[in-house]
Amino acid sequence: MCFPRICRRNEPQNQPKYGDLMRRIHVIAAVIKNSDGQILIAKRPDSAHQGGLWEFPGGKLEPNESRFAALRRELQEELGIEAIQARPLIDIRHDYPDKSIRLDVWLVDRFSGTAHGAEGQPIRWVQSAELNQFEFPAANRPIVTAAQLPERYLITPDCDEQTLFRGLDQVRGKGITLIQLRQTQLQPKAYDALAQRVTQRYGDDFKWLLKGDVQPRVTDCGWHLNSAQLRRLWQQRAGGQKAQKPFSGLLAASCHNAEELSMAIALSVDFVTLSPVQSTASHPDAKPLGWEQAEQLITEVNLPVYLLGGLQPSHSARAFDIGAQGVAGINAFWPSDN
Ligand SMILES: Nc1nc2c([nH]c(=O)n2[C@H]2C[C@H](O)[C@@H](COP(=O)(O)OP(=O)(O)OP(=O)(O)O)O2)c(=O)[nH]1
Ligand SMILES: [Mg+2]
Repeated sequence: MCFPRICRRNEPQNQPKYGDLMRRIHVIAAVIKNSDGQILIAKRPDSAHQGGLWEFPGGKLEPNESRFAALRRELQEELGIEAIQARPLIDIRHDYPDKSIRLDVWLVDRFSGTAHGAEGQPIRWVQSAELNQFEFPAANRPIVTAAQLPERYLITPDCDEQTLFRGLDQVRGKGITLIQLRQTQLQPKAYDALAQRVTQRYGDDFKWLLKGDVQPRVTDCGWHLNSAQLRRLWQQRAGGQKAQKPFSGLLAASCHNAEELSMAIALSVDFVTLSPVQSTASHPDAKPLGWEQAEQLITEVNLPVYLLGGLQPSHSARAFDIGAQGVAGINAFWPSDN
């Protein structure tokens, strides 16, 4: 049996954070993936808090119970399955009018037994893209996004088209599915033309995020804002605390500090990169955040966060332990022999 790493969040259970008046309830929930990549969802009883909505199975941590023990108990009680392998996926805080919760969500990708609604609740196995068709509690928006995003985010290096295609051919089918087309050497027109060719050539192999001052003109691509664009959109937002999301597709933003993270939240972006965690050759003058500060910043945001800057795939485990979605990088994932 494989047990997960000891996680770093040894904070006292159910301890209120941020000076909460209401006691924050620590809930462990599971995004369970089967060997076909489907995810299990369950319907909450009508009489329960957030009743009638779909959820990721789980429940409240009991006093003196470890997070993994709580996860295993809940999955046994609610679904009759034994979790074998799990790791943290996303950890969020949400305040309902009547309840404050910490939703500590784990990805379970190995389990034994056949899941069934052991408490009489309906359950469904669905493709990750189908999750958007179900109604979840308000707290679940970033969890659904985290469940749909991979653990790696590749950013392409500046190179000619032939080198780019050769590198993409090499990473195709090897666990890379999310890519930002960076290519800082290109002017907007040439960049758009390249984006067209790249998306045509690679079809459904990759989900692309494009850069630029205006939203992507290429269908089905996401938009990745740099921090200057993030600030500009935030300044333009129409009054109120929460602006309308400026783009209906997958929206990401590059963040380097708490202020930029709060702008990303205000604009309802889907995920962010946080950088630089360590020193990096591509931005030699930028002061690294370090792991401790990265962890502090992640704890404050209810968003999937990719850590970026001087990292390798081998940093993934540490990234998960501090609550990150995973690792982003140019050099981390680009074939070195390309
Ligand atoms: N399990 C789970 N709970 C969620 C999700 N989203 C969300 O807002 N919640 C809220 C609803 C509840 O207020 C709380 C979880 O409580 P729960 O009712 O599952 O707790 P439990 O299994 O220990 O059940 P109980 O016997 O104490 O009623 O978290 C989710 O995706 N999964
Ligand atoms: Mg429950």
